Amino acid sequence: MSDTASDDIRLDDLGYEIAGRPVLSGLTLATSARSIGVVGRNGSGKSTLARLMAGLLQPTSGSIRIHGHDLFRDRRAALATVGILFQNPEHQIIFPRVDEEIAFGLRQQGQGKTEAAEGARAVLAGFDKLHWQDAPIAALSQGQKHLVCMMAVLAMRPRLMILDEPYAGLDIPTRRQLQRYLNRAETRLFHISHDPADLADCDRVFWLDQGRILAQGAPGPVLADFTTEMNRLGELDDLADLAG
Ligand SMILES: Nc1ncnc2c1ncn2[C@@H]1O[C@H](COP(=O)(O)OP(=O)(O)OP(=O)(O)O)[C@@H](O)[C@H]1O
Repeated sequence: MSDTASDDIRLDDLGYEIAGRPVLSGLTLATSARSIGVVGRNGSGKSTLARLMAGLLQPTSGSIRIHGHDLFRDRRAALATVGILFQNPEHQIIFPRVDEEIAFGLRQQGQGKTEAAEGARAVLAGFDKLHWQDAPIAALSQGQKHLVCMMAVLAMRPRLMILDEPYAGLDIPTRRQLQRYLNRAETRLFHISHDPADLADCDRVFWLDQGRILAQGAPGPVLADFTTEMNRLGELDDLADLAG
């Protein structure tokens, strides 16, 4: 499918304030890249941006259009357009059993009980995990819980998958397996991380710093500059200051 204006992710002078304090300011970008990375240090506004992109927060200024939709105002379009994976699967999982968790999103999209149950089984089979269907989620490892969340989101066939540091705390083989599953999925990726290694394969990378885009471009040069700057900051003591 060729890119058109409605395929884009468009942020136009996006701003977000909490209690009068700007968390994101003047973010403008338009891209049709398949995999987009956002790198930034702790507190730079990455998770806030992820929630705005998913339509979970309303911008306090400017606008966001994902595939032509304002997802905060149009929740139906949001359910059809974006999925989000959080750092902690416990914040995402609602049901005790794997198949119930995966079927839930399909029910949200309007599918009947039987159809959603069949959809959940199809996704599990596609991941070669049909034997997980009755498994209690509490008995799964952290990496396995991440995979349940990923399957639940991919079952809904989102056009854009937002990844908010989903690999933090996972070992290298688990990260690589999850990454492989995602690369296989037919969905655009918007991957947020403080770790440049997670974003090296992205088509385009944005560096977020104190709520603003500091640099953007191909991952090689942007991530190299980011790493140099993070190492320089590591030599200083900027943890000493308290905000406010
Ligand atoms: N609910 C809130 N109330 C007050 N301040 C908040 C709230 N949510 C976020 N912030 C502030 O907004 C800024 C950006 O936070 P955000 O979580 O988006 O950053 P981040 O880049 O995802 O950080 P991290 O990498 O540490 O998760 C931080 O200074 C944070 O303290």
